[in-house]
Amino acid sequence: MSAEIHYGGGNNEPPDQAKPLLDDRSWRGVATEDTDSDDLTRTVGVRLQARSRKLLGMLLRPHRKLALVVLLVVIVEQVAALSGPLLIAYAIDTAVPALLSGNRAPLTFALLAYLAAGIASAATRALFTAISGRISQDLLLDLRGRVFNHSQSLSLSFHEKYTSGRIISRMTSDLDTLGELLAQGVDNLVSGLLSVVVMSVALIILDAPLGLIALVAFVPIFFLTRWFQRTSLTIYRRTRTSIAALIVQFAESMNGLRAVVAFRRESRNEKIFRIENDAYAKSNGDGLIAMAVFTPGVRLIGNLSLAIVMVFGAMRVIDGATEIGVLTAFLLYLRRIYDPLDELAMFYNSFQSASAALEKLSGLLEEEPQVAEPANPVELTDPRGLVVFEQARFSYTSDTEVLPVFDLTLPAGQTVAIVGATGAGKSTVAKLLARFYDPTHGRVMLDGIALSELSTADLRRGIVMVTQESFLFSGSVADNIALGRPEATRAEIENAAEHIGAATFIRKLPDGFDTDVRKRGGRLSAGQRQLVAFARAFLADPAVLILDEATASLDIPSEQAVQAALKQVLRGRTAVIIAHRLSTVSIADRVLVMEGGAIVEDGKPDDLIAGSGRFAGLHTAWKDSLV
Ligand SMILES: Nc1ncnc2c1ncn2[C@@H]1O[C@H](COP(=O)(O)OP(=O)(O)OP(=O)(O)O)[C@@H](O)[C@H]1O
Repeated sequence: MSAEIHYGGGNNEPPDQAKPLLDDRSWRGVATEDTDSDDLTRTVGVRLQARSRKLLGMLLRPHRKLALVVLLVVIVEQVAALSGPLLIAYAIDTAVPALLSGNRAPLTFALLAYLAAGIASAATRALFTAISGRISQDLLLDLRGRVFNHSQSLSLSFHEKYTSGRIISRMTSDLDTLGELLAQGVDNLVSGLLSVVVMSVALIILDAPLGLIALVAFVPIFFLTRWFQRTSLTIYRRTRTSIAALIVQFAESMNGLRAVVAFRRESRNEKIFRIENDAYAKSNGDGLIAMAVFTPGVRLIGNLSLAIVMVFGAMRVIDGATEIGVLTAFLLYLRRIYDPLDELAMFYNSFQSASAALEKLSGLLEEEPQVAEPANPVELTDPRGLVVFEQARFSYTSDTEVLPVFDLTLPAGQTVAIVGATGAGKSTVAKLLARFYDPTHGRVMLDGIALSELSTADLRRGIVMVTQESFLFSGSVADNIALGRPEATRAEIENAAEHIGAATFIRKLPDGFDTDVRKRGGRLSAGQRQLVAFARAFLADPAVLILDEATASLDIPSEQAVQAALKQVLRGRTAVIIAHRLSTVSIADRVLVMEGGAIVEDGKPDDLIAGSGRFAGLHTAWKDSLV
């Protein structure tokens, strides 16, 4: 889905003179998300809106036919509803006088027609609600799926900056806002607009001069709407940004709850949350104030026009220019015009709010993965595990290079431990090898093929990384092991656990392999989680395994169990271990000592220990610490 949205650049409009547009990157994707609406150039504002419309159009496209049916249903409904006053005018001016002269037929016709119109109006309303509800739910379902899939496909570097809180805000609050527009707003728009148009025509037909007087009211309404449009979009953009900031703050506090409790950060978090909460409440309040001016304003203009029409209408009846039945119908219509005007105001309000949400959603969907799957991948069916870093360079941000020219060859089957001070670049090497990131220059290759040329499936089959956190997904222990190879049989899953030495503790859990890891009793210790992660990697059976060893020290029995499991999982494959514990190094064929993004020592563990280099120093210090 990643490449589905390519919004055209549309470089026709000249950029603003005051704030020149630097290039596409200055507004594309999520770049303007935190920019205050007042700081957006007009050109950028227009482009953001065009992008939102494009997304909405794309979402609506599959529902075109049903949308046409809805339109037709609404037209029938409106005609049925609006025929009421006309029939009353007919009854007063024609049918009642006819009845007085003994002819019942016109009144019977008027009554039956009124009844038929009432039934048609109710039936079409029911149809409208059902169909439009269906369209809006399908559309939201589609959009929710797109946002989820697209967010998953985006690179880690994007998520590190964007944070999960913002994605949650897009998925919940922004989608809800759009949902409100679709549920209520479209109904308000279609019926409101049609009523206003049909009634305006009816007013002109009934009495043209009076109709024109009534329609003059639309001029001030137009200006009021323009004001509301400008003000509310700015406010709603701010609302979207502040709700995202609020959710980010909330998600961060909850994710880091242990650290919050450990460091007594509650009051500081409370303060930050209060500031975000106040900002959100303020922008919501501003939105309400704008609505409080707009909606009653429209109503007031409508009421004033009704009073004026009543005066002129009465004068015309006195002059004999119009009939009392026509004036009654006229006033009935005019009174009814307020409701649709109100509806239009409501629509406009939710439209503006949803536009701001759509701007953010379309921005997220416009982001492209930086680590993308190649269009024509090179096939690698049976990887052996030869790893080569060729002149690889890498930096997370533009200012500092973490790996300045990195060359490394790991023959297939070798177990390599990388050691070095914190920040030396060990995890960065591991992440490049797992293709969490692409090097900025040079290549990282598996069996002579650059990782960027492999399909995701081949890459994940060839190289697996076990990260520090040993994350468990909700589900059973067996499900969590099966993640390594989803098509694995139950016997294979249990066999993997057996090999790793995890089966004994798993069988002791309340439901054995079927124990839910998120439920009470199924909670695993750090060491147990690591064993499950190893079983997962063993089942995946990759040619290259990367282990970012957990820094948390395990208790001695766990440590021994983990070390034994480690030996099992490493057998017969290329392995790269980011070793935080020197005890791990003993099982390696080769040790790399890193410093400042470069390898400063490279050799067999025993040779390095026997020497007088950095590793020998580290090893002596470690040995001494054990005594
Ligand atoms: N996501 C990131 N964004 C920006 N800079 C980063 C990021 N991750 C790491 N760095 C920087 O890159 C450098 C190398 O980090 P790396 O995580 O590779 O070190 P390490 O040797 O694995 O350290 P440790 O033993 O503490 O895990 C550090 O200076 C760090 O500040």
